[in-house]
Amino acid sequence: MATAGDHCPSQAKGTEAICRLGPGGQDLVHLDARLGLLRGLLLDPIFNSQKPPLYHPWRSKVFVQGVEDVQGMPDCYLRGSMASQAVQLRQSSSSRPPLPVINLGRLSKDPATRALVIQDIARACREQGCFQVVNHGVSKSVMKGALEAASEFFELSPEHKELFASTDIRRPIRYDTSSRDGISKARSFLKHYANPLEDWVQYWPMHPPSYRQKMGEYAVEIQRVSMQLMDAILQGLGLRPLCMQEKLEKGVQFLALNNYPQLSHRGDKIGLASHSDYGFLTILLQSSPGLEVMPHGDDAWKSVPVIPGALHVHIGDHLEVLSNGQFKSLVHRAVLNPDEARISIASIHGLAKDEKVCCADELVDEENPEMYRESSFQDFLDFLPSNINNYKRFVESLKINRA
Ligand SMILES: O=C(O)CCC(=O)C(=O)O
Ligand SMILES: [Fe+2]
Repeated sequence: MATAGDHCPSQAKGTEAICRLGPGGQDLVHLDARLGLLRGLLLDPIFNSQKPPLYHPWRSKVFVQGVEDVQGMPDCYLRGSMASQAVQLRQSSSSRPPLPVINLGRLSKDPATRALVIQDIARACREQGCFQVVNHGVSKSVMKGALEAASEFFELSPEHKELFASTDIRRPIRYDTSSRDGISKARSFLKHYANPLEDWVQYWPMHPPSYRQKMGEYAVEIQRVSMQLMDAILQGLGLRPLCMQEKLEKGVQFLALNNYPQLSHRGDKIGLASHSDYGFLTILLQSSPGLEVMPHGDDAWKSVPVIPGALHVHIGDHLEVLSNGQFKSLVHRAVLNPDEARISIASIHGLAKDEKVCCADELVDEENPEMYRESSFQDFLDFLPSNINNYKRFVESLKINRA
């Protein structure tokens, strides 16, 4: 709805745009600067684009003063380049906010900035169960290398891939094409451990020849990001910083490389059905759109956009347990892309195999009794066979029934 000015942005889907003058006659643009909103704002009015709004980070930057990275700003004031008007974008009451994008580089700034980022992460975890991170320090070439290595592996002849074929979930590396897990509909996958790299890399494919190097670089970088995120998340929960650092350093990193065919006219659109992941966190890289999430309190699937250079992060079952239900694990799925075959790399992070995860003592009291039984990754592996004909989320099996 326009209240002032005559160059209001066309409305991004599900958002309401309000134009008004900034204080003191200054042209201010107040943005609830989440990505979806930037799309609607920065291109249409400024570039007078006739095309549907697209996201161009470099273009956004041109019009933002004093803001290094627009994507990561949860809420900011920007100087507008449009004459005598300012724009405020607000969510319409009918739609949920877009998925948050967090600038992780700001974690290593001054303590006040760090505290704000921790707050943003905690809010994203509590309200949506997921967010994307930018400025995380993993280079685009490392991310591209990992996707290439995965894609070259899946392009190998069946003999090469079948060297790793197994239905035994205890194997350190496993390739499979058909659904035995209750959720795979149309995917082939390669799954293997990655942390510490020196223990696991010997099991990884020798073909393509660059696989170990490219995937190894990616895995190490993602493990580093997971440590940073867990540190922030634990602080966001009010737990002692670094309280689990050693356990997390020795923790499981499980890489799932997923390969989905292009959506065909006759086929089903689901590649991987609705589920949640077992660990604390999943960090996911996708070659093209296809990941869909069901943010908390929502009953509709939301597509996770591919933002160049960003990584998607979501909460797993064991973080729901650790937080005693303050952060809920995210239900998600993968749909087939109508334009191309798709690759995703999910890196799942948790504690070592036999290490038990329970509700943090600090988060349990009379008003908030313990809601989950303790369990380990090993317990999750033991639980999996029961899923073959009837998928059930691990976290559901851990809930303490107080009725
Ligand atoms: O392919 C995707 O985007 C989702 C993959 C996933 O959820 C998983 O591997 O657990
Ligand atoms: Fe998943």
